[in-house]
Amino acid sequence: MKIHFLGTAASEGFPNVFCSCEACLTARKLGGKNIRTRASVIVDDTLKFDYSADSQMQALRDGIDLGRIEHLLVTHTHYDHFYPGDLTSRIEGFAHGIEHPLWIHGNDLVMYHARQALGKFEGDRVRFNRMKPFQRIAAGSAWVTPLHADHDPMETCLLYFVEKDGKTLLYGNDTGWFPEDTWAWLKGKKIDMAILDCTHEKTGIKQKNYHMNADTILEVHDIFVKEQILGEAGRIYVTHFTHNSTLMHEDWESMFEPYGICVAYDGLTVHC
Ligand SMILES: O=c1ccn([C@@H]2O[C@H](COP(=O)(O)O)[C@@H](O)[C@H]2O)c(=O)[nH]1
Repeated sequence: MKIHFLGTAASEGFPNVFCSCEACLTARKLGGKNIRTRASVIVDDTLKFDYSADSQMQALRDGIDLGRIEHLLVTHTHYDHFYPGDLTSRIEGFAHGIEHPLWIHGNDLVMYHARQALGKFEGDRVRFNRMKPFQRIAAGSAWVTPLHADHDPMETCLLYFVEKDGKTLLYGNDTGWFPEDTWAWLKGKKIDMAILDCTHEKTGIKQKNYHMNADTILEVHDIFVKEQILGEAGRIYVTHFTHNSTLMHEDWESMFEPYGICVAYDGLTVHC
């Protein structure tokens, strides 16, 4: 699988364009990998996780044809993960040369908002599928299983386990420490690549809720290795960083390099 990171920040982006904290000032000065937009990933040019208002500029920045996306897997409806009105640009009359519908997959709240914005266009350009936790579906040549996240208690936030071309990918944000049923489901599974929520720096709390932090990541890594969920060639990529962590890209790299954990940045493409 080709994994393309479109965005790697928490909701306010990094730097936050409204903020003059030390981290935001430093990130503006350093630029490069310290400029992070809202979290999203594309797999093999055709399957995308989440769709924020940043998606358009991310596609222009990285030379991506979003018309090729066949399946959109939405984790939850927070504005930095789902902005369905922007998908109007894909509808008949707005976009030309589109030959397949975009399937929007997500929880019931995702379906509600997607249909509010795009319901009248359902058909050749857009279709909807409500995901039920732990029920696997086919998405093109991939198999996708939604898992429970621990994020917003008012919504069934989902993580996604993707099996494609003999490889497996866990898309693990937004979430804190995985809920018990997700841990139980993962037991015995093999992950080639896990993309995990590393919103916060080290705080001393390992089983952090709502969002993971650096301690949580190290704990998950430990369990993945001990339980052989992560194979020898398997890799964790951390993403979804907040400026409130105060850490720059190189700081994250120094922290995680001894564990073989990789730090994602906007525009990074890797294969698993
Ligand atoms: O009280 C606060 C204030 C700010 N945050 C920040 O929110 C984001 C994480 O949440 P998202 O799910 O990405 O919206 C992060 O940048 C925090 O620093 C907070 O969590 N609590």
